[in-house]
Amino acid sequence: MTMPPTGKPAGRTPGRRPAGLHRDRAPVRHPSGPAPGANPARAAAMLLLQAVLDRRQGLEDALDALPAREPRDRASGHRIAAAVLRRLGTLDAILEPYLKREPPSEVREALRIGVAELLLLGTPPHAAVSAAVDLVPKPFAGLVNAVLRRIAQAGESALEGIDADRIDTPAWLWTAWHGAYGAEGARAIATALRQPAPLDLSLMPGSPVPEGAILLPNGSARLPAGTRFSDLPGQEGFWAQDVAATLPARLLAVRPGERVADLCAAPGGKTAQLIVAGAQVTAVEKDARRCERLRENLARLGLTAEVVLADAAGWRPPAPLDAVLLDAPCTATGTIRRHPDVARLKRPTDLANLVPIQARLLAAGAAMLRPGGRLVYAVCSLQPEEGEGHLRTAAECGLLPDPIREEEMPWLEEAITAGGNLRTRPDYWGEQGGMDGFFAARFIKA
Ligand SMILES: C[S@@+](CC[C@H](N)C(=O)[O-])C[C@H]1O[C@@H](n2cnc3c(N)ncnc32)[C@H](O)[C@@H]1O
Repeated sequence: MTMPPTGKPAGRTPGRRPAGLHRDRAPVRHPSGPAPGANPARAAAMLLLQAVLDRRQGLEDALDALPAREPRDRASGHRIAAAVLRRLGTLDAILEPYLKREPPSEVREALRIGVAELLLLGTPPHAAVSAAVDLVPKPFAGLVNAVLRRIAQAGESALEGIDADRIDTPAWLWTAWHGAYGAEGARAIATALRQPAPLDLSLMPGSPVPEGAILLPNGSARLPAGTRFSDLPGQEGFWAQDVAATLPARLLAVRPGERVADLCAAPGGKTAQLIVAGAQVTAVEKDARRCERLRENLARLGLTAEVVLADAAGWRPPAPLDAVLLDAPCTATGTIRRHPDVARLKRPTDLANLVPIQARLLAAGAAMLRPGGRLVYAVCSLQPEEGEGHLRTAAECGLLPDPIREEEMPWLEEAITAGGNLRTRPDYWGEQGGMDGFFAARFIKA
């Protein structure tokens, strides 16, 4: 099995291997998933981890594909898998001294789950160890039991000396963030990404703030991390949208009656904002399944837009538009708090493949505008190639910069760059629970 990158070099030097805990023998044949009779939540966590790390499937897709089980077990399995993905480097560094050879996938995942439960999730040691043992086939039960008991004995001291910022961040992202945000910035981002994200809601006009939520300066309602959208009553009154994700549509400042295209629109958070602001919106989305979700979301909120299933790079409106919002497909590295699988799945080749797609979409967006029309380009990425890197492309498409002014967002001045673009980071508003990393730039068509 190929292990995902752990960022080992800058982490802790592996300690001495404790005697007697490994067996130097070839792995036996065994079933590849959780053992029959395993605890259903832990079994779900293992299946999710195998889907992401072995088959490179997205965590949300893997969750959709899980065999039927109680919603509580699914949620708990998701929470455990997300914790493992967030702290994969740390968990592997703790396990490394105990493993002489690479164990089979399900044993590796059972060990990771066990250590996460012991050291990160506060599960009582006895329950964490026995649940992990139950996940593996009999021949591996002794190994898992012995390793986890040792780690349980060490307790939190097992985490000492581990540079979690570094070791839980894939090496290519660490290097890129150092280059873009400096050593301190890269560390602040990595620290913020280890925290699960709160649930932010954008409210329909006149809708009450849901119980237990705090109101953020931009008007979003924030509920604590771990809150499930599906559990909330009154869903016709709000939609889930990170506070940073609300900013690009806000920057477009559409006026009632303006004709606006929302390119790359599903699941529709920004479409909803534009409609609520009074624009006549055409939402363009190329994925049929996501397009359906967008329609469902708008219907739930009682909002209307023209929804077009098309590749936005080729689609053109019947007449030039007043404004375009382009929320381009990207590596999504700004959303790792919410989607910890992104850190394990995305690679530099994805970045290289996405940059030309973003440039094509930007040129298409520019071509849709009337002279004097506005365009906001946005990505939920922390990689400068996907953000600042496109300013030149924009100029080549006849788009003039329309710098963002601090008074437009006096409550988030730190996110407005010297050049008048928006750059949010997961460590901003850290004390209130942070935000996704976004880049946005605003232009006027010449
Ligand atoms: C970052 S998400 C958009 C989020 C959305 N704007 C919102 O606020 O809810 C990117 C979306 O772009 C869609 N997409 C990617 N390439 C596209 C293209 N060439 N044309 C249209 N949609 C595209 C993807 O299917 C995905 O739904």
